[in-house]
Amino acid sequence: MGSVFNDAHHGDDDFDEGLDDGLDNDFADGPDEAPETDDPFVSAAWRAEQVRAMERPLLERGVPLMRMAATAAAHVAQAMLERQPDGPDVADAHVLLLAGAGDNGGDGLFAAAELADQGANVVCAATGRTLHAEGLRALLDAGGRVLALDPEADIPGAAVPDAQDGTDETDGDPLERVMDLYENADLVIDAMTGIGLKGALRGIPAQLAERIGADRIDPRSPALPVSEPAAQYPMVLAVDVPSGVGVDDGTLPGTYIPADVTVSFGALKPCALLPPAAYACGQVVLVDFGFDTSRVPVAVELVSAAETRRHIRLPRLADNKYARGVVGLITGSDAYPGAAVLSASAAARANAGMVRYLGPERAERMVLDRLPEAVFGEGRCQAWVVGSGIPDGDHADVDSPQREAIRRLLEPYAVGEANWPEPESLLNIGLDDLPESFEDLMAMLAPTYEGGQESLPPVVVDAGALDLLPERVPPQVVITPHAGELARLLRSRGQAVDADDVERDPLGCALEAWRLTGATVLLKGAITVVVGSDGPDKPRVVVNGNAPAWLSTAGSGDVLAGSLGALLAQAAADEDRSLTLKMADLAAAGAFIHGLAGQLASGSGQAARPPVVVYDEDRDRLAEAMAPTSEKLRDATPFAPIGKPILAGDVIAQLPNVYALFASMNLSEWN
Ligand SMILES: NC(=O)C1=CN([C@@H]2O[C@H](COP(=O)(O)OP(=O)(O)OC[C@H]3O[C@@H](n4cnc5c(N)ncnc54)[C@H](O)[C@@H]3O)[C@@H](O)[C@H]2O)[C@@H](O)CC1
Ligand SMILES: Nc1ncnc2c1ncn2[C@@H]1O[C@H](COP(=O)(O)OP(=O)(O)O)[C@@H](O)[C@H]1O
Ligand SMILES: [K+]
Repeated sequence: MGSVFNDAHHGDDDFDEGLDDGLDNDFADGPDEAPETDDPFVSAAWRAEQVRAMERPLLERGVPLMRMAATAAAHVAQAMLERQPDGPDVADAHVLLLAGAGDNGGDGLFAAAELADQGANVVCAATGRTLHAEGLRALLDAGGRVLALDPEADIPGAAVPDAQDGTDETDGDPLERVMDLYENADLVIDAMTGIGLKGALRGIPAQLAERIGADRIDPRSPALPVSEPAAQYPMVLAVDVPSGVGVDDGTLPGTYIPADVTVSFGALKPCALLPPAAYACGQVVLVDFGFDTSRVPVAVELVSAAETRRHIRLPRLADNKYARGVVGLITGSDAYPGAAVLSASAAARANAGMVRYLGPERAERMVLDRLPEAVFGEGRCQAWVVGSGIPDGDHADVDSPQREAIRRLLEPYAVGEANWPEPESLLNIGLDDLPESFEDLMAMLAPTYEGGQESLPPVVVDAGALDLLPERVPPQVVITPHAGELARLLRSRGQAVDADDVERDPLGCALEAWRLTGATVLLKGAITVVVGSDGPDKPRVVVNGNAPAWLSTAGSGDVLAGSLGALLAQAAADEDRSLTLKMADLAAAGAFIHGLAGQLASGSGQAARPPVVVYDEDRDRLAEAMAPTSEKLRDATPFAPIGKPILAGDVIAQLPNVYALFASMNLSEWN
């Protein structure tokens, strides 16, 4: 099975095959119609305290979770060694275990004991004053050695740094000894801290992470598909979570050890899905303990193919172009007319019935040249896209008619403001040099507003329109900032944040923007974070991670805005559906479609959050599931696994293929 995108659902084989077909541009044969499981297990994450609550009933029933976790970790370690073309057999492998005093260390000790039982040379560096007693005994019995790093440690059977008994491990500075072991190891098992981490790493774990972690991070290294054989030893296997990452919020509060593979127990934690911590997790292998997740609200969700498909509207027998959804765009400007072409073309190719464009004459002409189907006149729109390619208030000399039109368009969305405009007032924009099309715009807005605020169509507020957002808006307003734009928006609401702060804590900042504005927030990045409303004062957090790094190219954001507008128009075209509580999922589905188009365009198997692998007790199946992307895609595309550079227009060209893939899946389920 070769998945080219981040569909995390196990049991989606048919769909994956459909996508492989997509790389060959062969949509002739739809996949077999098999019922699709829509199991949230691999696409949902729960916070540490929620995981503990789900573990409790199993532990009370005496289920040996730690032993199950350790066996899984040992199997994953073996698979990592085996996939190295010239790697050592387990029996010849040098394994360095970094073990903390908690149960995370316990998992690591039992796992390392299983490897030592098979002959591996295992040294455990104990970072705390104690070790899990039974785990320690198991490792010592299996022939592993233990080096205590803390001078105050009380660990029976361990070499202690100040003992001066002449054993190799105790000569010199213990941290240097660990670094020597590190440099000669084939595999490091990081079991210093798991879900019990409090704040940033301190003490010996912090020092170790600083030495080892710093050595392993190179932001200049290319974005490769997952699990290609490691260029250099040692590989790192993180137990449950990489030590040092913010388990619940996805931040990197201090030093940490990035992993090649993270073996995660029972359920994903938010750090596996949220940037920037998710980048430190590498390939994630999830071990199913059979938790009852049904009564525990999901903290963070990864948008899936199955979820995205739910928001797509297939043409119906009695459709006309209006019924399929009309997208209105106020995008592009004299300064950036190309953004008009990109956003309008993306909307037109993403399953909308029609596109209405409003902008300066030059941009209008360019849109018409490239998109003769676009219309410029009066009429109703089921969704709007505003701001892409329009200079913001700091960069526009005078408020342009376009900005004025956007301001007027957004005015009725202002929550709790007394100045709910009379429809007629919308017609009086008060600018002498207003192009004809803007008068048309005002005329076409008027009928939309008759049903009150709830009936307002969804609107994507992008780029230069972000500073025109009313103070508070309803959830059908989606804002699509990148980190710099979100920082600016938050600053305008009195928060002292810059772009770096947003990149350090994307979830926290997106939540703050959601709280302050009420808008559905889509924060763009390699992993895109969406926060929307899940009921009064209740956020819903959904992320997308299928985008290949090739997608960061000029105009890519304009394509996202346009195609998201088309998705919203499709959803809004079904008038019986209220979109308020669906906006986070819709926005994330828009990001998924954009990312998948980027994958098809670039032919890349790389993704910011690669698919989660479900642990399989069967060793062969586990090895197959963990196999390098290049192997999985070998026959799918000549470009795999890395892909090729793309332009925004290439992404647009793939949007119809993305829709074709969704449309061809499990046809019986469309009824
Ligand atoms: N509870 C369970 O039933 C299961 C737990 N499992 C494992 O147990 C782990 C949780 O175990 P624990 O609750 O013992 O917690 P951890 O082992 O994750 O963390 C506690 C240890 O980390 C140290 N620590 C905490 N904050 C630190 C900081 N800021 N700087 C340096 N050291 C710090 C503590 O001193 C302690 O030694 C999970 O992540 C998982 O690996 C698994 O065995 C599966 C079953
Ligand atoms: N490293 C990356 N990997 C994958 N996708 C990315 C990466 N960086 C940015 N993106 C995506 O590319 C798009 C860039 O949008 P934006 O910043 O608005 O660019 P532009 O203004 O040039 O259109 C967003 O959809 C974002 O999620
Ligand atoms: K760990």
